[in-house]
Amino acid sequence: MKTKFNITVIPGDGIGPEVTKQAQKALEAVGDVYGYTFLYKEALMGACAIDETGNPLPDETLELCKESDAILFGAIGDPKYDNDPSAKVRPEQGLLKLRKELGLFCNIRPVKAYDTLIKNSPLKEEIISGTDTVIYRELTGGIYFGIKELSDDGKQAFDGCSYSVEEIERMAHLAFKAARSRKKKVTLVDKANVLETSRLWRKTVTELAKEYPDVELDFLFVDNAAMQLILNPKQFDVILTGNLFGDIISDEASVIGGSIGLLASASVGSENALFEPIHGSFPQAKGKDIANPLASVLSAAMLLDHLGLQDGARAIEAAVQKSLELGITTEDINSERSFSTSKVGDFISDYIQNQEDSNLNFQNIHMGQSTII
Ligand SMILES: NC(=O)c1ccc[n+]([C@@H]2O[C@H](COP(=O)([O-])OP(=O)(O)OC[C@H]3O[C@@H](n4cnc5c(N)ncnc54)[C@H](O)[C@@H]3O)[C@@H](O)[C@H]2O)c1
Ligand SMILES: CC(C)[C@H](C(=O)O)[C@@H](O)C(=O)O
Ligand SMILES: [Mg+2]
Repeated sequence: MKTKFNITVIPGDGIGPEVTKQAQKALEAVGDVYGYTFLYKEALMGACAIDETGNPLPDETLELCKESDAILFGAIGDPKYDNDPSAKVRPEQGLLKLRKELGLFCNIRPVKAYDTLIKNSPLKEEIISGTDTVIYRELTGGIYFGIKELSDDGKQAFDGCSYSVEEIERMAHLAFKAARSRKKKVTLVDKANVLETSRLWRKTVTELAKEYPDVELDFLFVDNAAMQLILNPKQFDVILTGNLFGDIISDEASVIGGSIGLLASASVGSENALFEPIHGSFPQAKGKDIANPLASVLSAAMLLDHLGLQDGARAIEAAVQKSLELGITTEDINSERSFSTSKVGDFISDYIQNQEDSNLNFQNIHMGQSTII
């Protein structure tokens, strides 16, 4: 069995480096306990890559990613580009190009309500308790990758949206297969009452569903789906949707989980795979050691699952569960009693390495009597 893995790490911008470091600490702890070796190579992407090379996705980064067993990515983005709509080179272009070049067409975003966090949620306990859904977001097509134009006088802009049957089918197969090992339901979220591309999604997915007679298929228009996610999230098992709708409803769905700082993701295709939190570079928190690292840590768990290292993945998830139970969390989870990004990362790695002892030590912390971490 393979025990050595090459991981390309792309910390990126803003809080990216801070949260990715905690995910690497978790991977190191898993390596120690279960006998795996992770060989990391760090690569530039985003605003930091533009600053250093003029290119948001340098060729070396792309090559490293292609050669590695998996990619761990933090976040990209910087206000200097967000606030300059006419910037010709943008950090986000790096991420979009990487997804496209590596063929990472399917982005998987699990959403669940953690029992220990439900009391903090702005949503009612009876509504979110027990929610366990996963968003299958198409990632390399749609309006993100259509023809873009700005008229010469700058007074008109155009973004084209296109989807092919092939792009829809490969996504739908993954969503139906996932549903088979879950609650056997796929909800296609689209805007088929208006958009031609959405009508192609409905037609194609309806046809393909015949191959999965054990899986229920239903449809929701995206505006209704946005509302249903808040009113009755338990109705969802696998949500299948296009690129833009998936982007929007997954940030919305993170409210159910308690914080966007908890939502991990995997982007997969035929060859490579990339693991990243769904959140962005949260520039306001850069360098402050306050960002929630758990989305990145849980992305590392998804990376381990992808590599077939299920023991390590479960160990990370158990450590995250414990940190939530003991309240060893950042300020987005509990502003009255919070721990720093790095302290949460220390707890996770310590718990993985030495569960019983950590349990005892951190019991004290829970009681507010110790400064062990
Ligand atoms: N995958 C990515 O790299 C990615 C994703 C989304 C946005 N972005 C980029 O990030 C930059 C900022 O975008 P934005 O402000 O719209 O989105 P964002 O996700 O960075 O932050 C939105 C809000 O979510 C919360 N948040 C995000 N991450 C958190 C964390 N780890 N812990 C605690 N709270 C967290 C904060 O309240 C923050 O104000 C932009 O440049 C954008 O393009 C990148
Ligand atoms: C940064 C941006 C291009 C990206 C997207 O829209 O896909 C982000 O919002 C995400 O969710 O990963
Ligand atoms: Mg997004």
